[in-house]
Amino acid sequence: MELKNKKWTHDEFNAIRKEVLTHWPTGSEVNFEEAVKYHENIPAKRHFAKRLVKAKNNGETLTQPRAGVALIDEHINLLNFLKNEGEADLLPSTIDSYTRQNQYKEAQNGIEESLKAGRSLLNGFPAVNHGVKGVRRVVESVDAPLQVRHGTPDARLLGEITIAAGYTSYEGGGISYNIPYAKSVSLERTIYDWQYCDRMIGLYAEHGVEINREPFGPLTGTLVPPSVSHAVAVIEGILAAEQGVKNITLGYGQCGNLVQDIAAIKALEQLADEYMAKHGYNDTVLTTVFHQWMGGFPQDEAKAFGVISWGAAAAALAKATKVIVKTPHEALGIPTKEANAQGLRTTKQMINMLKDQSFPMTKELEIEINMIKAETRCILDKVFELGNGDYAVGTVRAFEAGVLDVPFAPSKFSLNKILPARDNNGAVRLFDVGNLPFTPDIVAFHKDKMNERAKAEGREASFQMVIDDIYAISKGNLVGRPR
Ligand SMILES: CCC[C@H]1O[C@@H](n2cnc3c(N)ncnc32)[C@H](O)[C@@H]1O
Repeated sequence: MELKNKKWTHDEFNAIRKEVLTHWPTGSEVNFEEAVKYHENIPAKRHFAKRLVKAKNNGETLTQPRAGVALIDEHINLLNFLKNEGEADLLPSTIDSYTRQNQYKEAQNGIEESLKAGRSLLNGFPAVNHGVKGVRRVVESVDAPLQVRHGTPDARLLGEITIAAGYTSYEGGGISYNIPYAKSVSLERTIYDWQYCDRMIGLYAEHGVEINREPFGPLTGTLVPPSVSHAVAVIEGILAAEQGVKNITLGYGQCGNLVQDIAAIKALEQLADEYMAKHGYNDTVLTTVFHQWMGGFPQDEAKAFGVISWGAAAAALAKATKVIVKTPHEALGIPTKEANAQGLRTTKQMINMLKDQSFPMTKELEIEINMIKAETRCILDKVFELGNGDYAVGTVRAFEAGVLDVPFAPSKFSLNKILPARDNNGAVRLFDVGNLPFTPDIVAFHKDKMNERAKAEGREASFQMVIDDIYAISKGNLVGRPR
């Protein structure tokens, strides 16, 4: 396997596809030509890419939950409940953890146990085991655009089955579904396997079927600096575009300081446009997704609604194309459909109250946008250099060198040298920049911001601040002030 950021030929792809479709018996239900025809009959209003473009043109911020249960009928009921009671604009199918680890036998057990128990004993929808026929029952019973949301390092068979079944959007990427989701799966492996997924979607595009792709923006969802997640997002966008993907949503996980979060979305849009154009991908439609707070949540449901509302407000003021919604059960586990719908309605109310307002371009906001862009450019340009002009190769070398580094990542391939912490206003800064290739003025900016907080709190900037910040929101605050 030679890793190269180069579009695969049909022969290269088909040689691997034959083997991928044998990973589970339901793979034999995939018939590409038949699937293309099936997609041609999916109406525009149930088409993810088209709905996103419409939202972007109308300046809408669409709402989307996470949701998935073991059995098909229950999953259909859940999704229709979230559409009808939750007013969700876009719907997911969150895939279960066994399927994410390609443990289809265990997923099958989970289905059988759920049937016996009369309730879902899996933490998501086991789409591979249900196969094209079973998943099509969901597609034909839910009148909304459907996206596959998961966390799968090897997502090739899952992609083949769900896209053939009529899903019109696929989340994930070779970095963003490895570093936060796996311990010892090599980046070469997952970047290569995700080139397969992107090439598959490029193949549908060649046949007139436009499937949306969404790299997973938040990464570990714990104090990830905007420039770190943006660098990964832009790289995964470029890797997808190289394989022929034409409709891409780049994502970002809320940090909590409003100016920084708005700046992050603005910077992401500008960086994505800049780098896609720079590398010749001029026919790729780009949208953004804002994830409501991905870190620890308060157990108290009223406080959880506060966190959800804050994420909704930031997404609306940032004018993100869509927002991924949390629920008041976040601190407890898989939400009930009622709790999930409440999170959606809370978010919808905030978006509706803010859609006629806009956040002014203040000096502070401008500084934040420029800082995020400067930092992200330092990282992206270093990755490109390390790869001698190849972002796939460059990414592997960048993680080895700590040029790309994701805080609190389970993967042994992330150096975990950087240390993020909040500044005195709650914006996420770097207490330790690790080996990130920042210019001296950027390093100084972060140092000054951390010292400003240290002075205000009367304590040295330290690792203790990092720990205090990790627990702050679940304890009812944003900045982890000393007790
Ligand atoms: C990045 C994913 C983490 C988030 O994904 C939510 N999540 C996971 N699985 C399900 C599910 N089956 N139904 C509703 N939400 C789900 C968690 O709560 C967490 O917020």
